[in-house]
Amino acid sequence: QASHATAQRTLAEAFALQSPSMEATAPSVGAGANGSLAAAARAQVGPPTNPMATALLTDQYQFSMAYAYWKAGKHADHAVFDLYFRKNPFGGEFTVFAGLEECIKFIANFKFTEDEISFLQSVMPMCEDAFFDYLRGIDCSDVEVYSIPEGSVVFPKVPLMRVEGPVAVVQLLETPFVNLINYASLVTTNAARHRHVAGKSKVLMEFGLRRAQGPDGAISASKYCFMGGFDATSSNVLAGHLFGIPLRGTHSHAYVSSYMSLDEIPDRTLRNKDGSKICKDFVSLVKEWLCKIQAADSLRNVFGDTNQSELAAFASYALAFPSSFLALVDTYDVMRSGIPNFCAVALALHDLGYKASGIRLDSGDLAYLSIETRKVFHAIEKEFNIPGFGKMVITASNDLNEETIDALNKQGHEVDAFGIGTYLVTCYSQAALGCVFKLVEINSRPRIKLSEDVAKVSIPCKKRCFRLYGKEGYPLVDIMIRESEPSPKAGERILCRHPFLESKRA
Ligand SMILES: Nc1ncnc2c1ncn2[C@@H]1O[C@H](COP(=O)(O)OP(=O)(O)OP(=O)(O)O)[C@@H](O)[C@H]1O
Ligand SMILES: O=P(O)(O)OC[C@H]1O[C@H](OP(=O)(O)OP(=O)(O)O)[C@H](O)[C@@H]1O
Ligand SMILES: O=C(O)c1cccnc1
Ligand SMILES: [Mg+2]
Repeated sequence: QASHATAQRTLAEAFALQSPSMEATAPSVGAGANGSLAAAARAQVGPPTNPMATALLTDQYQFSMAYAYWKAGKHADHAVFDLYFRKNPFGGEFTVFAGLEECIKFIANFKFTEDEISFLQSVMPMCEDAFFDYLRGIDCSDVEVYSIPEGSVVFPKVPLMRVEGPVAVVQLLETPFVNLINYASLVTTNAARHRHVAGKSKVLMEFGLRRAQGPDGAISASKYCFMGGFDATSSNVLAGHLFGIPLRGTHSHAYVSSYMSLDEIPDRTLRNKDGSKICKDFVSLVKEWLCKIQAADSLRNVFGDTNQSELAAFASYALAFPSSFLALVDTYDVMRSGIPNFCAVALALHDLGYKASGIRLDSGDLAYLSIETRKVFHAIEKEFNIPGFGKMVITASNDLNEETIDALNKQGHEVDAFGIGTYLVTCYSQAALGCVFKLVEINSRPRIKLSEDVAKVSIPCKKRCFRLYGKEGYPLVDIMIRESEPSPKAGERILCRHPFLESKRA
């Protein structure tokens, strides 16, 4: 029940970064080997987002081990695996756990087709036929998943998921589970870090589709950047369709440079916002406004001649989108051309009852240009008595990342919205999270993996995990205890030992 509830939570519900009670909830997809329960689970959670997430999406060595387990009659031994990571990414102090929903979908749909069985037979000709009959019969109805809720802030070494079941089956899940969690958690954390540095009040848009690692990287990036605190994707319409993520885009330089003159606008009529009148020549109205702002006292010396092909592009874009006009202003020259051209069009729209949305800057010194732009917007608000003009949205893009946003904050800037692509979706500053999936118990006996590198020693035993909160309500520490140990109780002192540093106790 719990698992179905978890898997069915919509993305929107999962988005809040929550402080989890880490006492394991028990999401199991179908208890007991029962085909109808597995079918019910499939129907309830739906298929994985990526149809390539099938039972063959695993390392070959998982099948080799599954065969050897089966040959030794060990395949049904009850195994417990922990999925965890060893170090917070990006040199940071936290990670946001993501990817659980896709894991639940994966196991709910886990089943080999005849075609897949034939392929496995062809690549593993040394295996007995009866093994393939065994594979034909398996699904994940005997697998239990205990997990921290998706979207939680998590820390190294504490299991994000505990996966239990027949060893041969759970072994096959190692690679797809780690695959589904690794990038999801990394990019969600990256998005959360960008949100943290930008601040709550800024609009954050993901611009990454063109730069992401293929279609799956892009779809995952859009889904998990939204989970990590972005407001919208501007770049990925399919993600909007699949997940209901808001879409908010602008336009590119191509639209601006495609225009050569104002003569290219055949239909210049625009109906007033309230429908009461029709302006027969919107382009002339724009030109009048351009003259007025060029002549205005408070703006004198700011504007000279502007690029007329850019003005044509803006005017025609406004005719297409009078209620949400937003212009990319850096194709030719931001302060000399893009800004006055934008203002002329926005003022003409204002005459007809429309409110323009704002501008996007995609090059140059974004702190300086945003501040200068804001000054112009305020000057126009004052000069022509147009309330709200000063508050027009300034969007910035161009190779932005945590460091550039931090630098902008330190310099002072007037950017309201950031569009972030490459650095966000490729997780440029750290390529992978390094999640692992380790056997911690088999047939109720604890197991360990030793290593010269103490950080790589696995922590044995089936565990339960808790996040302890102090009197003030802040989380103090995450602890792991054996499953058989009593739960910690509020108000009762408890000795916590660091798993690797003998001297560290609290
Ligand atoms: N005030 C600022 N402080 C710190 N970094 C900034 C500031 N303004 C812009 N940046 C960043 O500096 C870099 C500028 O890159 P680059 O010089 O390649 O772009 P550009 O020449 O302005 O634009 P383009 O090459 O796209 O026409 C970008 O990563 C941008 O985000
Ligand atoms: O800079 P990112 O964070 O990756 O965001 C995506 C970039 O994609 C677009 O640029 P475009 O494809 O036109 O390339 P360019 O601006 O680099 O020339 C957009 O104008 C952004 O600059
Ligand atoms: O909508 C935009 O402005 C956008 C979308 C993708 C990439 N760059 C910009
Ligand atoms: Mg660009």
